[in-house]
Amino acid sequence: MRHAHTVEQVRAAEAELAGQPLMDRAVAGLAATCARVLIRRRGRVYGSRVLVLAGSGDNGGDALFAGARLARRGAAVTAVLLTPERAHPAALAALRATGSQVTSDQEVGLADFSRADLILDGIVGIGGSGPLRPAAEPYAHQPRRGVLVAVDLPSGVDADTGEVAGAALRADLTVTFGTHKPSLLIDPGAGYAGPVQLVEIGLRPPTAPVEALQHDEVAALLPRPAAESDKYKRGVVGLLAGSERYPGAGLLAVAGALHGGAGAVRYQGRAAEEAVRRHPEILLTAGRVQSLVVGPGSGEDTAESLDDALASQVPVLVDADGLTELARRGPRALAGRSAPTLLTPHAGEAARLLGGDASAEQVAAARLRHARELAARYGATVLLKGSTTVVARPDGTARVNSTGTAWLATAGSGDVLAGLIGALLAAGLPPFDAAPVGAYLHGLAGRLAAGSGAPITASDIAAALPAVWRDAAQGDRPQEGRPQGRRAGNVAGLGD
Ligand SMILES: NC(=O)C1=CN([C@@H]2O[C@H](COP(=O)(O)OP(=O)(O)OC[C@H]3O[C@@H](n4cnc5c(N)ncnc54)[C@H](O)[C@@H]3O)[C@@H](O)[C@H]2O)[C@@H](O)CC1
Ligand SMILES: [K+]
Repeated sequence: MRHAHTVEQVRAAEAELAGQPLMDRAVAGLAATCARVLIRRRGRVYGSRVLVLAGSGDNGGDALFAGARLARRGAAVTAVLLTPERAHPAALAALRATGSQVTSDQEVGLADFSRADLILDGIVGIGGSGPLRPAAEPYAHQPRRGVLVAVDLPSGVDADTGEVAGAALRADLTVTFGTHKPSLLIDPGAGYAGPVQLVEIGLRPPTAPVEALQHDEVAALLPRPAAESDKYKRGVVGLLAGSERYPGAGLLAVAGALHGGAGAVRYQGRAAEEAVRRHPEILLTAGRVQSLVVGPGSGEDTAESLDDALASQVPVLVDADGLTELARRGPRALAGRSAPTLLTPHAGEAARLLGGDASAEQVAAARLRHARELAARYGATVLLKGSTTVVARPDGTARVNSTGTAWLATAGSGDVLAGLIGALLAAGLPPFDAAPVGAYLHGLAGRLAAGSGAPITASDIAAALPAVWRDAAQGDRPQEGRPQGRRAGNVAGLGD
């Protein structure tokens, strides 16, 4: 599990360890990583050109101290001070003691930015607020050929949310201290971080408000049939999906559910004839179900299907047309539910559910905030789809998934996901497990289907599910180059 803590939690955990050399530990890890990067790229640290961008706080201090360590190994280090009168005094003295160049001339800094082998972004860390200050902003747009290592997090990214208010520095690698920050796991911020390396400094933060399941946790959660299993023990999922206008959505939801480990799929949409022709194993009769999926391609049947689903005593997943209808009815429509409800909107549907309080673009730019807001308003678990999938509970706890690939953005992809998660719900997983496990498998299936990069169809995603399920069920740690998260292996050799 990757745990991500808020700035407030990090500060409190740091306060508990007052007097311990936290900064030394952070700097040692940071400098060791930078040295490894230089050795990989240039064969040695000695003679490498290193640029330190140092802001006014401890983040700048970390970068300056790390620069001093690299200078002592023979690197040619230049430090550019963004706020010269407030640079970390001890760290600046340590760097000066190595004879390294220190300047506050941003023209020099920008020129060095383009030339350096390695750049340390120590402009601002967890003490940041708002967009980058004017002195720092040009670095976000400056071309470079070297590796940019973000210290703790990329400057310009909001630590707690991953929101990017203006420009931000795009890192090849982030070295973060003590714990992950939510912004390192959630886009758009995560997209600026590159692979993330965690340096342990002894912090003991409380329960994480944001976490990301990894291979082992997914393996532990995957339902497995036992010797005495029958279809009801494994779980029967009911699909209220597919209409005369949109029969394909129903078929894709069936495909997702069948590959999601359901004991049986009970199909109750208008594409029954075609569905049973393609998937002879499905049931068309009415009968007992342990979860319901309502909405994919429901078309003209949506209102009635949603009524039926919400009146049931089983977990219900509402997707697509079901969400549009739910947005029309508002949160009160879920008030009488005794069993869990899971909503799976994309940004546009989320905007609709929020009743016009945010646009789709605003939802996508502030994914965690809006997923939490929706979960709280509707009293339901919410899976917000997109470049990072965020699953939020009404109490604000969240799980994020980044196994996905942009190739997943294809028609019908969400229908497969709905069926898949519906099957996991039928197997008895609570929504807060079923949703991230489904997103994890779906993302990996998209990657597997796309291979080294090719357009895929939703049917390809469904077809790839058994292979990724097999792989995930083994629960081994992903090898280097195998996707554990979208970020892993982005830059060859930088992620370890
Ligand atoms: N809290 C901890 O447990 C530890 C923190 N460490 C380091 O300390 C950092 C936090 O240090 P600080 O609290 O001094 O805060 P920062 O160094 O993150 O930033 C504070 C300064 O940045 C400026 N600033 C704020 N927003 C800005 C923006 N948008 N653009 C440009 N400048 C901006 C402010 O003037 C402020 O003085 C961490 O990110 C980490 O690098 C580590 O040394 C290890 C331990
Ligand atoms: K930084």
